[in-house]
Formats: sequence, C-alpha cells, structure tokens
Amino acid sequence: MRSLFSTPFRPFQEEKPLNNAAVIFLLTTLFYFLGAMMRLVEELSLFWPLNAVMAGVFARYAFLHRWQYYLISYIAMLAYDAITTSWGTASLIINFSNMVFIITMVHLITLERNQMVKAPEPVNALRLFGYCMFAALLCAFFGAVGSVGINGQGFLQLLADWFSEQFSTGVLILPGMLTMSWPREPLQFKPQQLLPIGAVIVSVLASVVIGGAGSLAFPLPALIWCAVVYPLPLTSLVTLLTGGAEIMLVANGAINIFVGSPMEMPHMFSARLGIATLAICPVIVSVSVAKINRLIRQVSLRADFDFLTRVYSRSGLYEALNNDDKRFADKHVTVMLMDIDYFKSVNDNYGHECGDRVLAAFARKVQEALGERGIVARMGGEEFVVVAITADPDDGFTLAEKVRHSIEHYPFKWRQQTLHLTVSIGLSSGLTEAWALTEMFNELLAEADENLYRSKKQGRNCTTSSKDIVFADAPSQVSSGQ
Ligand SMILES: Nc1nc2c(ncn2[C@@H]2O[C@H](COP(=O)(O)OP(=O)(O)OP(=O)(O)O)[C@@H](O)[C@H]2O)c(=O)[nH]1
Repeated sequence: MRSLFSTPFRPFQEEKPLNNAAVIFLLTTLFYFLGAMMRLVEELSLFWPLNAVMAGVFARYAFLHRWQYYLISYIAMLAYDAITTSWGTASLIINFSNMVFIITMVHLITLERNQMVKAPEPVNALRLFGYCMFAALLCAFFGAVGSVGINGQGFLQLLADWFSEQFSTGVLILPGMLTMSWPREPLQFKPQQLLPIGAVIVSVLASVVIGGAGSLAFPLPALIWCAVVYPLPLTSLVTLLTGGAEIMLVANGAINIFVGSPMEMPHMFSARLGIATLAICPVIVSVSVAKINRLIRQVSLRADFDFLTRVYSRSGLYEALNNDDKRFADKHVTVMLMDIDYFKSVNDNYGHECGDRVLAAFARKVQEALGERGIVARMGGEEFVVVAITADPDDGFTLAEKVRHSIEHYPFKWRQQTLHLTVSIGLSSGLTEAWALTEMFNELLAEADENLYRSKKQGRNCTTSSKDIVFADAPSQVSSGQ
C-alpha cells in the first residue's frame, strides 16, 4: 500500500522521449476514438474530449512543450481519420484546428507560470474560462473552414457548433486535468461524504422530469456543495460528469430546453454555452475554498510553531495539549521549564546569528533526548518548556536529568568553533484530569517556574523539583549537576 501511494504514477519522464512519444500517440488515438464514438447527433461530435485532455497533458508537463510532441499528436489524429473517414484533405484542416485549440490553451495556461497547476487562485479559474472561450473561437474558425461541405451545414452554423462544443468541453475537462494529483495516502471514506454526489444525481433527475430552459441550472447548488466538501480535482470530476451528462440528455431530448430562437443556431449551441457557464461556478468556489484553507493552515502554522526553532510556540503548546488531550489527560505528567545558562554571552561573544543557530540546535537536541515521551515548546527568548508523560515524579526527574546531560555533553558547532552550553531546569509533576487540562498545566508551569528560579540561584546547570505539593510549606529540593 505504502509504495502505491508514495510513488506517484508518472506517465511522462523528461529523460524518456520515446516513451513520451508513444504515450502521446496512444492518448491521442484513445480520445479521438472516444470523441468519434459520440458522433451521435450530427456528423461532428457531440462531445470532443481530445483537445482539452491533450491541452491539459501538454500544460502539466512543461518538457512536452516541443513541436516534435505536438507533431506526433497531429499525426495520430490524421492516421485515425485516414483509417476511419473519407474526409481526405479536409482532415488536414480539421485536425489542424484541434492543434490550434491545444497549442493556444497550453500557451495561455503557461503564461503565468502555470498557476492553475501549482496553487490555483480564484482568478486563475476565471481566466481559464476566458482562455477556453478564446481558444475555442480560434479553433472553431479553422474547424468550420475545414468542415464546410462535409455535412451540408453552412459556415456560421459550423462555427457556432465547433465553438460551443470546444468551449464547453474545455471548461468541463481542463480544471480537473490541471489539478489532478496522485493521492499521497489511502483515501479515508465516510458514507455521509456521498451526500453531495447524491444531491447532484437527484438534481439532474429533476432536470429530466421538469425540463425547460431553467432545468440546466438545477444541479448548481449540489455542485457548489461538492466544491465546499470535496477537493478541487474531485469537484472538477463531478462537474465534468454532470455537464457531460446534461449535454447527452439535452442532445437526446431527455431534457427538453428548446424554445424558438430568433437566430438560426445549431440546437446544442445554447445548451453547451449554458453548461460551460454553469460548470465554472463550482470550480471557482472550490479554488476559493482551497485558497482559504491554505491561508488558515499557514496562519495557524505561524501561530502554533516557533519559526526559528521549529518547536511549538507558547500558543501552539496549548493547542497541542487540547488537541491531543487523549495523550495527556488522566496521566502523570512532568513539566520541565528550562533556561539556557548565560545565553547572553553566546550572543555577545559569537553574534546574534550564532545565538539563533544555538537556539535551534538546542531545541532539536532536547526533542531528541525526549523521544516520543514529550513535546517541546519555546516560551520566549532562551526559555523552553517540556511536557512529558512519566510514571511518577522520580521518573520525571530522571528524564529531566537525561535532557540536562545531553545538552551538557553536546558540542554546539559554530563555524570553526565548538561551544559548550548548560541548562537549568525547574520541575513539577502531577496527575492531570481531562476536564481541566489547561488549568492544571498552568499550575504545574507556575511551580516549575519557581523551581527554575531555584536552579538558577543554586548556580545553574541543575534540575530542581518540589517533591510534593502537600509539603509545599517546606518543599524538598532535589538538585543535581554542577
Ligand atoms: N540570538 C538570539 N538571542 C535571543 C533571542 N531571544 C532572546 N535572546 C537573548 O537571550 C539573552 C538572555 O539573556 P539573560 O536573560 O540575561 O540570561 P542569560 O544570559 O541566559 O543568563 P541566565 O539566564 O541568568 O543564565 C539576551 O541577550 C537576549 O537578547 C533570540 O531569538 N535569538
């Protein structure tokens, strides 16, 4: 399982041009075949996924952005037509129009360092909508020129047909193609997560039953629900399937949206444009939700972790205690407040940069000595706190001494020099209770602070604990070190 999810599937590799050429040829042929299978209503296809799929492939893999690879795709199209149609030289222009869509889209998408692929912003989704419109118009011009005379339609009708088909297919397919990613870990599935998809199915059925021009928009709220709940690639997939299904249902008369139009447009023109407009909305919502979630993660990461030492910050420690309450509640817990001795002299003698490096190395070393038994947080300056699960106060004391010794014997390196540091530790420990974890931690922290003060007063590089709160009037001091 692990290797399946940790090793992403890579259909294209820069160092394997022959393999890339073969995959491009096969993909083109496969999607040409699928498009040809959907020539149901008219001579031209109802749904032509090839151009959007290939544009997505070329845009995702920058190293495929070469004329040789485009040529292979073009040859695959010509070869398919030569075998299955009698279009003759018209096939040269028709397939050239396919290439116009692919190459134009790739150029437009990669204009802004491929934003839609890396970390899409809502504006990228909107731009993608515009790019599809422009590329579809260019492609439609050449396609209509090439197809005049093939099925008896006039140039304008062909232009409208080509444009609406390319535009809607582009908007439906490209968001998914550009954002699809290999899952890093097995997907966690809960039955209630199927509810938004269920709502999409019900709303498409309602479109069939009720019909009329408004029925195409019925699935929109359910698609927005998907956008809020699912990640962007899955939302794009559901939108693609919904839009594709609507196109099929309209084409076959299952959804009846037709009203008299003053313009003599092909009968799918309006439906396709409507579906493209509808399809971009969940994508924009999904991209916006992803962006908000990314920002929330960034902000909480900044607040919860200390940037310099990469251990918890003070507020992050409280978050960790509350989020991981099963780990810390109803356990014997030892709190160690530690302060590096004479740290000011490190800054004074070796500079602030060295001081920063020492703080980061110190935090690493403490976490290493603790292992899985506790968590470390930086309280500020050169003061750190450890919260560890221990069997009893003596166990906590032994653990603190282990940490203190590991620091004492660790050679901190700075440029060509080696620094030796010591740390003073104040201890407190007690049994926690789930309902008042934060309050109890605060009490233990205050007690540890008093004991740290005693460690400093006793000459530093030692651990001090008050054995039992019952004997708080005359706390027994336990020190070690020096
Ligand atoms: N490089 C660096 N220094 C810091 C940082 N935060 C606090 N300090 C320094 O840490 C030093 C703390 O000094 P003091 O509070 O006098 O304590 P000390 O020198 O460690 O002496 P004792 O605690 O009494 O053993 C000050 O010089 C602060 O400027 C930091 O993020 N980076």
